Amino acid sequence: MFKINSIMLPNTDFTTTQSYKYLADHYIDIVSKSLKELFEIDNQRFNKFSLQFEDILLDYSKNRIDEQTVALLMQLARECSLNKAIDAMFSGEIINVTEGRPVLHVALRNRSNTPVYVDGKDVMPDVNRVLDHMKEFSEAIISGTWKGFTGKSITDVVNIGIGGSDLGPVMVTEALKAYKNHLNMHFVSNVDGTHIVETLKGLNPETTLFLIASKTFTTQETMGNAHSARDWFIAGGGKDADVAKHFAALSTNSEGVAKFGIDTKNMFEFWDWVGGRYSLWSAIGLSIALSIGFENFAELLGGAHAMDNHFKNAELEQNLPVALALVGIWYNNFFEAETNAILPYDQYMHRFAAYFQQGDMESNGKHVDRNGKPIDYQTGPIIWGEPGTNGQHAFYQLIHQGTKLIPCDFIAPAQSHNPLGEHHNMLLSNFFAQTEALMNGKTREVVVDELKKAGKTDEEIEKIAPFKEFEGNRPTNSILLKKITPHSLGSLIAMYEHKIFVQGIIWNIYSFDQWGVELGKQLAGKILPELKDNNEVNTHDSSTNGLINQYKAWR
Ligand SMILES: O=P(O)(O)OC[C@H]1O[C@@H](O)[C@@H](O)[C@@H](O)[C@@H]1O
Repeated sequence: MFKINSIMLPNTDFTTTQSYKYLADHYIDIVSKSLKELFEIDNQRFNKFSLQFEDILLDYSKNRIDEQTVALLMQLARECSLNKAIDAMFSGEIINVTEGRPVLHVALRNRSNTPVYVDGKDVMPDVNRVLDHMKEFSEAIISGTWKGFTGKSITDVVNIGIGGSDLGPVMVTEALKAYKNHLNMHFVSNVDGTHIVETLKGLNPETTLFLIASKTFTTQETMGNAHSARDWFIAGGGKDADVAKHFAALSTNSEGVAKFGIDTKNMFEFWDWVGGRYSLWSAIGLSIALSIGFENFAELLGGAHAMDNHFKNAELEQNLPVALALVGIWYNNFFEAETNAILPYDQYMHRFAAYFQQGDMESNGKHVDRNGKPIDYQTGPIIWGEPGTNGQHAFYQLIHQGTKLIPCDFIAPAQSHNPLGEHHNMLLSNFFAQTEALMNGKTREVVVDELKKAGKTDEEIEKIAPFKEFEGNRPTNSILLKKITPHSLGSLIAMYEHKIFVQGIIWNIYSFDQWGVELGKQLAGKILPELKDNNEVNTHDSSTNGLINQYKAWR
């Protein structure tokens, strides 16, 4: 059990710090200046407010900050003992206090193999053993030496998992599709029967491999889908004894796996010190290794490890995750921005925002501090986004001219995996243009001038001009990568993971539990038996009773 007031992590109410008070005063100064003015005052902003790590450039100069803002935010991080917290995570202290666990996804990608101790035991030999097993298994499947129950090689892989056991593998296999081999990858997450039925249409049980991905091996959706997959396999000619050739489990729960009937030889283990939303680096990444080959999976781990070292060792001022986190805090807690859009200008990255919806919102969507006390400041932002340029033709209107401040992260690779005529220049011209337009806007003067040139009368101009004006002053981060490779993607994901960590430390919350997902699960468990018959239900409130009874009448 956890000890409340545990001293594993610093415990500072950041709103009581000196730097917070200075920041609150400084905010009044900054808010009176536009981004455009800030760039006019200081022509060195790009040099001052951009950082490069390997092939990743983070330009955070188009934010409503100046040198003093950054200095104060760094002071805030120091007053909240960020360095101590980083050390606590990397050294395996029990920083997930409410679940009594260390947080060691960094050990899964610790390619330097320096020992990492949990309860006095180095976890690296176990980590490497599972990686070796993943290598051997993925190579056998990819090469076709692994045969199904009728002697045929595997052609299709279906990962069954949800949340952290789905989003990471989906996002990465999509982002790295350019590295894909011949295996057809499928992902089933939703308990809605449609998902598995549609996925299995056209698949052949003789050549299909199922990966049952679940940290706990108890999640209702995943277990439901896993049983239906097994039924489909048996109905398709497989015998119980053949299950071993077509089902593998990725889990921390060996008992649950054995009970389901999966040969524990086909179990890829991980440990309770890996959070679900941080688990793509673990056995949960087996679908990634199958899709792009183990060597590329290892590259992904290597990229994350490089970012881990940067995060651990670089000065706060030079630290990419720290910069991203602090700028986010500036908007969240001083500008009262409620959301943060993640906008990848790369079609392969189309699930990146969805992935970090879980990563960020499940981690930092918390309302009590590390003492268990309700907090009176804002914590995690709402994360959302879609790839550019599609978003531009959908929701950017609100970002440009709406009433809400939406800090945006623009992400783009300089090199495309699919160079095609002018396509990449067109894509990137939009990336650059959007951040520039969001910053500078368009003044009334410019609008009037354009309308005059178009031959409009003064009366017409007066009527239409207000609608065509853009305030600007909308902040953005630009993250430019040389290319999306397994290595650079690993670094990019790790950068965002550590950003989330830093923010959680400053907000004085526990970022690695997720009690908020439990209540709905519990209630669904109670309601499910009530749906078995057609008797009228009256045990709930009138709305829930009414809905359940109508459902029973209509089904
Ligand atoms: O991997 P399993 O255990 O099936 O959990 C899947 C998901 O379940 C949710 O309720 C959350 O707890 C997530 O953090 C988790 O990723």
